[in-house]
Amino acid sequence: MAKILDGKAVAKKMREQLTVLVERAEVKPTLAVVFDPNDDGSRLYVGMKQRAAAKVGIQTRDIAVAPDATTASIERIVAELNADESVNGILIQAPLPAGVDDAAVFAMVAPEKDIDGLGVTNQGRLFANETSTYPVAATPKGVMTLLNHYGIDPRGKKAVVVGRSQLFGRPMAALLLNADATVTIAHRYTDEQTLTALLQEADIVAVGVGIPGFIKKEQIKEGAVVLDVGMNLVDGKACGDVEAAVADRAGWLTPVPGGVGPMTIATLLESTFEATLAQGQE
Ligand SMILES: Nc1nc(=O)c2c([nH]1)NC[C@@H]1CN(c3ccc(C(=O)N[C@@H](CCC(=O)O)C(=O)O)cc3)C=[N+]21
Repeated sequence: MAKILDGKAVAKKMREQLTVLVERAEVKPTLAVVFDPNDDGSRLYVGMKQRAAAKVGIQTRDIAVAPDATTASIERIVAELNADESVNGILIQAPLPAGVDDAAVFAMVAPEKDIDGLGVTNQGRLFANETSTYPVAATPKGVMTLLNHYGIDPRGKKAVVVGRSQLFGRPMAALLLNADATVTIAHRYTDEQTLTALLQEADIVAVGVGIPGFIKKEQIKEGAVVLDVGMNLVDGKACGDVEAAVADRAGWLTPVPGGVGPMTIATLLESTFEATLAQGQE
C-alpha cells in the first residue's frame, strides 16, 4: 500500500509557522484575488483562500469580474491593482470568463506582485533556474515542499509530468528539472501507448489533467511517487485524476482531498508573505 503524502498536515504546519511570522512583521500583507464569480470552482476555491488567509493574518480583497468582462477590461483592473500601494499580491484565479485571454492577463501583473508566478518574467526566471527569490505557481511549488518534507529527492529520478498548463504542468516540469530530475512532459497530443510506456518507467508521476481516473494502476511502476494534482468534483465530492487502485502499487501517493490542494493554499499564503517582505526591501 502506498504511503500517504499528507498535504493537509504539512499545510497546517506551514500555516502555523506563517501566522507567527505575519504577526511579527511590520506590514500586514494584502492579497487581491481577481476571479469569475460565475465559475463554481472559482467561487469555492476563492472562498477557501479567503478563509485560510484571514486565519494567518493576511488580508484579501476579492474582485469579481463582470460576466461580460473582456481581456481589456480585466487588464484595466490589473493596472489599478499594480499601481495600488496597499496591494502586495495579485492572484488571477483561472479560468477567467470565456473569451478572455488568461495568459495576456497573467502577463500584465507586476512581477513583484505576481503571487502565482504566472507572468512571463517570473516564468522566465523559473525556466532559467535563477537563484534569486521570485514567486512560483503555488500548486507545483507546494508539491515540491511536500516532496522535500518527506525526504523525496528528485535528483536523477525519471519524472513524468502529465499536463502542460501555465498553472501546473510547465512550472512543475521546470521545478523538477531544477531539482535535477530527468523530466518528460506529456499532454493531450501524447498518444496513449507512448504515455503508458513513459509512465511505466517513471519514478515520479505528476498529473493534472482534470479527468477523474485518468491514470490507471497498470501504468504505474511499483514504488513510484504519484502526485495527483487533479481537482474534479464528482457527485459533489472532490476526486483527483488517479484511480483508487494506484494506491496498491505506488510507493507514495497524494490523496484527493487532503494532498496537493491544501498545499496550494498554504503556499499561496507563504508566497504572499514573501512578496510583501521583498517589497519592503526595495
Ligand atoms: N491562479 C490560480 N492559482 C491557483 O492555485 C488555482 C487557480 N488559479 N484556479 C483554480 C485552481 C484550483 N485550486 C485549488 C486549490 C486548493 C484546493 C483544495 O484545497 N482542495 C481540497 C478539497 C476541496 C473540496 O473538498 O471540495 C483538498 O484537495 O483537500 C482545490 C483547488 C487552485 N487553483
